[in-house]
Amino acid sequence: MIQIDSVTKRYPDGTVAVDELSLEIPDGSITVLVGPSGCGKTTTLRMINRMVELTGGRILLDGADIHAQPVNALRRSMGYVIQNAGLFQHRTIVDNIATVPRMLGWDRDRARKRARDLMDRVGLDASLAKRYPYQLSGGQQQRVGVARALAADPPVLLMDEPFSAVDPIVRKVLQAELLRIQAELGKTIVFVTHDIDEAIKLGDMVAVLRTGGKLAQYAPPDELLSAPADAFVEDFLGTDRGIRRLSFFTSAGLELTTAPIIAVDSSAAQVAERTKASGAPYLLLTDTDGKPLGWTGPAAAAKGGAALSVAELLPHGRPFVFGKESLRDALDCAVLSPTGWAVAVDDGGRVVGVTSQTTIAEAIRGAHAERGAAGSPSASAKAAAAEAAAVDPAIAESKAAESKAV
Ligand SMILES: Nc1ncnc2c1ncn2[C@@H]1O[C@H](COP(=O)(O)OP(=O)(O)OP(=O)(O)O)[C@@H](O)[C@H]1O
Repeated sequence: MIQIDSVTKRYPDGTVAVDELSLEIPDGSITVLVGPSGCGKTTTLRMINRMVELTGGRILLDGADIHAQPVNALRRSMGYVIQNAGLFQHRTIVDNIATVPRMLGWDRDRARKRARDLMDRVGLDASLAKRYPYQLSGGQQQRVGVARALAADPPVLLMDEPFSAVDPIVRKVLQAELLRIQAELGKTIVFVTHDIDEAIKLGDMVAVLRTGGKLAQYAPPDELLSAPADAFVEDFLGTDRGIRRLSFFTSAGLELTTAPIIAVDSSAAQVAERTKASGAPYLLLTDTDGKPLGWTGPAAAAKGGAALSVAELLPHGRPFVFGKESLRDALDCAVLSPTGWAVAVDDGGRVVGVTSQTTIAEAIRGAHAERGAAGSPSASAKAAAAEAAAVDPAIAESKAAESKAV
């Protein structure tokens, strides 16, 4: 556990970047520091690995003051990932990742093998190993940054806006990858972002800071959305708070019906019988494998449902994976469906049932009640070099070589 205990940072010019901040960062989870620009997120993160020295309070790592060990040893126990990855431009990808193991005295082959294993783990194709950073996309470079930070298997990972410089689609992919890697590795991750959606998606715990480096709220995302501590947090969370909170409610308990579902090879009699028995406005047609094709729509309904024409089907929209995706996903599917009904599928994409907006609304009410009511619970090149240098002597060396080359 990392304990931040009444920590203050007053810079020499008098700026109080962090003011009496106390946080307990649990092991094996992702804690996100979020807040408006200048609220002290980066300063807080850098005080943990002593790139910035605190001026008041103390930080404990597993009960011991971070000043109790040499700063280099402390930093080796903490991977550090920054925006734009901060890679060594003159080193290949595999050697970028192998940097820290090499510094720890591993021989080249072992360090490179570790680097290649990590490339696989962060989703980088082995064919990229011999390339240089400039030959990679921004998203790939960020993956290298994560792999490099993981190379010496540190228990702690500090991540400062690691995905801010990539486009929204790549960013989503990288977020999902981080969650996947974290599920495998269980690191203690402290993640800085100014994006509240990213905080809610990634954080097991979220610390919202306000300008002046004061803690506004520290809570799991679900609680943050359901019970913001004050108007500042509420405002920072933005609109759609209620809808966004539904992401934390599973669809597993949602009532489904199979009555309106019919396979494409059904007889006219079966279709007529289903049309009568079903509570839905139309029938959902599936292929012979049980995958959705579309809703029969008004034309078929007018003919008593006896005519099944695939060409006339209404789109079924995006189905949701029953029990895996949330009530928010289910509601989204229903709202986007031309029939107002959402289609639930299993992992293989086969239909397991359909459900109406009304049923989803009932499930939402039930979920709220269960939880105790609805209301409860770029920096310049110089600065980048200085930052990199502070992390690790190898980075200092590489950056110095680069500036000479320039
Ligand atoms: N070396 C420094 N000297 C003086 N003031 C500083 C220094 N570094 C940061 N600050 C100030 O400390 C405050 C907090 O800065 P910090 O970079 O920690 O904020 P942040 O929340 O990470 O911001 P952003 O989201 O914009 O990166 C700001 O007012 C900033 O101007």
